[in-house]
Amino acid sequence: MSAVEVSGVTRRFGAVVALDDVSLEVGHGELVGLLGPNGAGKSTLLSLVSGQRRPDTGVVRLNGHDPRDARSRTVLGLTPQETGLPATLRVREVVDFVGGHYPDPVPTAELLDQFGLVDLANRQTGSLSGGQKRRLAVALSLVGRPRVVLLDEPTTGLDVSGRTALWDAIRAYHASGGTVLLTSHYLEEVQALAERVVVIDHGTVLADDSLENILGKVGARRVQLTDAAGVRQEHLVTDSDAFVRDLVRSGAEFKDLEIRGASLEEAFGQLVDATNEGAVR
Ligand SMILES: Nc1ncnc2c1ncn2[C@@H]1O[C@H](COP(=O)(O)OP(=O)(O)OP(=O)(O)O)[C@@H](O)[C@H]1O
Repeated sequence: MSAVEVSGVTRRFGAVVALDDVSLEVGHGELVGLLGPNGAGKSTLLSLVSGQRRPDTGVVRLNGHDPRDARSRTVLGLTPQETGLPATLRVREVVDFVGGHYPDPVPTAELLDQFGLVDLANRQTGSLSGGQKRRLAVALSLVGRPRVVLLDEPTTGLDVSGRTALWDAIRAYHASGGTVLLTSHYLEEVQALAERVVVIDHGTVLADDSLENILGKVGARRVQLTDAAGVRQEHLVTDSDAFVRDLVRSGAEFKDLEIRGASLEEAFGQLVDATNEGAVR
């Protein structure tokens, strides 16, 4: 039994197909990065796994149970993209309050320390900066010692040190056996944390592979040439030497050959937009 199972799931909002026949399994103790551009369907997927929404078709399971059933969610921690914190409560009070809902919460002092919030313990949450609120929101997802945590863009709005501290806390949770499914726009973030990467766009899973293999794809080279018809072509390939050898062997006419390393953004964009089958190989 997997920690998260999504099988043949489709979810529409009116005419928009947010998820289109998506299947995904996350094993216990895995740390999986869900990577995709705005509107790809990442948050929708998390909302199904956390039982906030129901799929139109397909099946979603959390530790083998329907996440719509509240009992199955006692093992779940969640940081949505936006968290409303009670503005007049102090940081310590919010952690105490949320922890009070769980049988064995992480002691408040320990959690605040882990997230670099000790100096802010007596501050009303309404006075926190955006980045400080974000850190508190992620801390709250872990207070109940969940077995599975869903983090929707956990480090958006954080500065470099805040981001690093949060990554450390997520790694520590994972090292203790926790399962993490996190979304991000940032290749860098997924690279820093995840063992496995699921690339999603337009509600469809484009790639689901180890970080190593995904990085192999984004380590692509860009090859440009003008073909016999005078059309400028562009290919992203992992082995430009082999590509050129094949090209020459094929006898196809070409000119103005150019090869250069693709940036991560370019290569990832290509993976996401890949209308051109086999463009990344
Ligand atoms: N409640 C809703 N009503 C109508 N459309 C929605 C709703 N929620 C999501 N959508 C649409 O579904 C698609 C997927 O949205 P979703 O929020 O899952 O994407 P995302 O990958 O999380 O994007 P982002 O990175 O911008 O947060 C988008 O086209 C979005 O506009």
